[in-house]
Amino acid sequence: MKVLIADQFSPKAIEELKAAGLEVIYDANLNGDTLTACLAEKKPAVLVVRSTKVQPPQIDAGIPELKMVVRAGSGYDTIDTAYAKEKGVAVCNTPGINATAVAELVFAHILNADRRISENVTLFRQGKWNKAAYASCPGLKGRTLGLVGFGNIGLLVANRAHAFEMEVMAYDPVVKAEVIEKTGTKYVTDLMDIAKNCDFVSIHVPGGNATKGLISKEFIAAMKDGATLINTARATVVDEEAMIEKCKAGKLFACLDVMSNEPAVKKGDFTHPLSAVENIYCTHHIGASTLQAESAIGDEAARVVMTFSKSGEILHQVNK
Ligand SMILES: NC(=O)c1ccc[n+]([C@@H]2O[C@H](COP(=O)([O-])OP(=O)(O)OC[C@H]3O[C@@H](n4cnc5c(N)ncnc54)[C@H](O)[C@@H]3O)[C@@H](O)[C@H]2O)c1
Ligand SMILES: O=C(O)[C@H](O)COP(=O)(O)O
Repeated sequence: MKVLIADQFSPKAIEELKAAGLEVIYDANLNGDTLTACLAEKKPAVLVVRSTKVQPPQIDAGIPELKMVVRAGSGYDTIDTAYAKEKGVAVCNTPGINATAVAELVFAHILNADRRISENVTLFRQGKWNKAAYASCPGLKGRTLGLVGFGNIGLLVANRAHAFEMEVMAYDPVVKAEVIEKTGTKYVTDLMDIAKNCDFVSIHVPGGNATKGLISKEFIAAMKDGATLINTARATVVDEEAMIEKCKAGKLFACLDVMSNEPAVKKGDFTHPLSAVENIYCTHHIGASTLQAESAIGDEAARVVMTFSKSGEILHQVNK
């Protein structure tokens, strides 16, 4: 069976796939038209991707040989799952496997926002010393973190926040109140309670139409002055314009691992409007990018592919 891997992927997992007798084609730089051309030429049975988009042109180029797309990660809003289903292509992900890496990044952002570490470092590099300017950072103990979404990542962020002795509240209409409360987290049924009461708000819902604009203009307006919004989920969840305006007014800090018009290049120069806004701190969509997560994701994605190749069983299908 032929497997095309079109994104950066664990070398160990590639070896596992080869050892299982699969023909592996690995090109981490495929994207858009180059991915379409490669699918048309190689005709793999399985395509493995990370955030690389898989849309009708790619699916059409792969069928009828293409039977499965494995999203080596959690969010699959970059894949046209409905179209894939229509064409008989299963889409699978690796749920929960990169959650620890994302929860750790959330805390890197929270600590950075509270203690202004990146500004400190930049000034120091410029030969500027300003201890006084950073004397009044509030600290985390006793402050309130609101979680929008309490799935795999939300839970791990809550656990870490409790270790920092923060108050935590969560909004997730699917997860039962007792599951949330058992972790020492306050369960709220009104999303606006998160906006009004939290010093930090961290978003952990999937992307896609169902959550588009969930963190609305009204939500952002209701947030406390000086609060911090952390988005490691998807840009579509947040009203970006309202967020930028409040940041520009000096009333909000935004820590973003995801943004609209994420640079299309896999590596290289880019221009992005958010890079000019002072109170916005962006990372390069690195939530899942630890060696630990990449290795675990590789193992799980390889398990999905090998199970399919051995028995035809489809694990973690998201477009049944
Ligand atoms: N930055 C990164 O590198 C990175 C890495 C992993 C995941 N992610 C993103 O984070 C998202 C969440 O990941 P996860 O592993 O925790 O997913 P998950 O499926 O385990 O949890 C998502 C939770 O969101 C809840 N939810 C859905 N709609 C909601 C709504 N309208 N309001 C409140 N809660 C809602 C669900 O009930 C579920 O509990 C992914 O879908 C992905 O988009 C980003
Ligand atoms: O949903 C996910 O798993 C993340 O957004 C990670 O994306 P990546 O695999 O491109 O790093």
